[in-house]
Amino acid sequence: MKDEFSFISSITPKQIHQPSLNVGIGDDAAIYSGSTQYDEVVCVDTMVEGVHFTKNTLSPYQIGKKALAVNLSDLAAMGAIPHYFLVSIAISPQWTEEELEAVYKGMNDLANKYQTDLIGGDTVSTKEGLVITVTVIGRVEARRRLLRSNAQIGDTVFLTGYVGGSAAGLALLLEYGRKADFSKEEEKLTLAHQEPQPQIEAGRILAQSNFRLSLNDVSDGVASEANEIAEASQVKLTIDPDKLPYHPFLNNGLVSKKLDFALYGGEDFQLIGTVASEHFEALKKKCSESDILLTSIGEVNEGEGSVYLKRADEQIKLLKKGYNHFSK
Ligand SMILES: Nc1ncnc2c1ncn2[C@@H]1O[C@H](COP(=O)(O)OP(=O)(O)OP(=O)(O)O)[C@@H](O)[C@H]1O
Ligand SMILES: Cc1ncc(C[n+]2csc(CCOP(=O)(O)O)c2C)c(N)n1
Ligand SMILES: [Mg+2]
Ligand SMILES: [Mg+2]
Ligand SMILES: [Mg+2]
Repeated sequence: MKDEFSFISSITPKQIHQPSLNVGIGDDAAIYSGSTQYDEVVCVDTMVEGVHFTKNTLSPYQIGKKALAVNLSDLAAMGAIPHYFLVSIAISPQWTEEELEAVYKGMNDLANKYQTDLIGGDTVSTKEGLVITVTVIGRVEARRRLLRSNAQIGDTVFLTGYVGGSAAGLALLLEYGRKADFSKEEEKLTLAHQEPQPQIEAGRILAQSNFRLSLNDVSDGVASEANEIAEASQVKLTIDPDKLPYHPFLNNGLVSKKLDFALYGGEDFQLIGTVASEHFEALKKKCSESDILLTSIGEVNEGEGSVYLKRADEQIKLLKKGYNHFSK
């Protein structure tokens, strides 16, 4: 890295998508205009080398793409439309300018897909590793909130897309490395881990449905995210393991682990939520019109913030045990 200022000018976008932006990169802070018809939505997530990725699990391009994707996923879980993002990056000497260019290319490709503009950030040095923190800003129709605390007794619990693929892909990447000669099926799993698709479109369909919905994105695993909804809503969620939409390529040696991958693996970045049972089919139909799979995986019952897995003759309490940074 030559110097911080030429780095900043090299990553400054040449084109801006959002007309509400008044001041982008180049001053002390960015300025954009809000709107009275919308609520502003903002969140931040960090990815750390050695914790969220290694040079062996993600390419530089995928690191950038995923750092933005995981944040867009949180906006999706609020039903929001993304508009802007800011990037704080701590760079160590092990990272070349070429690799950092690829990191920003990954972010930009995803940002362009959603017409989302890079409007600021920070660049610092660190002794070891790469740390990327992305802040995203979006908006959702005023008072249209898809909160974790919105679940009610009688609701159906649902998931978008497939789960378990990312954890299976990570297991393959940790064992063989990203340059290994994977089969086509294994590649689908490694890609589920490396390039998760934020469910922005699904979030928008849910937000525009006008149904009362609770919603959360699957970063730490279905068990953990279901527990967050149960706790926030003070209800009991019962999940049927036979209904979980497993990633279609969880075959062969991975079959025995698929429940563990789905419940505790995390990083699928699908949406888990609840809606009144009588509205589930309408919601599923709306999603399928946009090729989005919505699967009923359980129900909401009376209880105090817990999740149970339904077995033939018993119910097993599902602990909030997905990925946890401070307990191994
Ligand atoms: N260090 C912190 N300071 C202030 N608020 C925080 C901090 N860490 C998390 N939060 C807040 O706690 C809540 C839960 O954060 P959390 O990071 O668990 O959610 P998430 O982004 O959906 O999950 P994940 O980080 O696994 O993707 C959010 O409102 C978040 O803004
Ligand atoms: C090299 C490597 N080892 C382990 C993992 C697994 N992992 C790390 S963070 C996380 C949960 C989401 O993080 P957060 O809660 O910070 O959003 C998971 C499942 C990985 N991705 N890469
Ligand atoms: Mg977070
Ligand atoms: Mg989240
Ligand atoms: Mg998150």
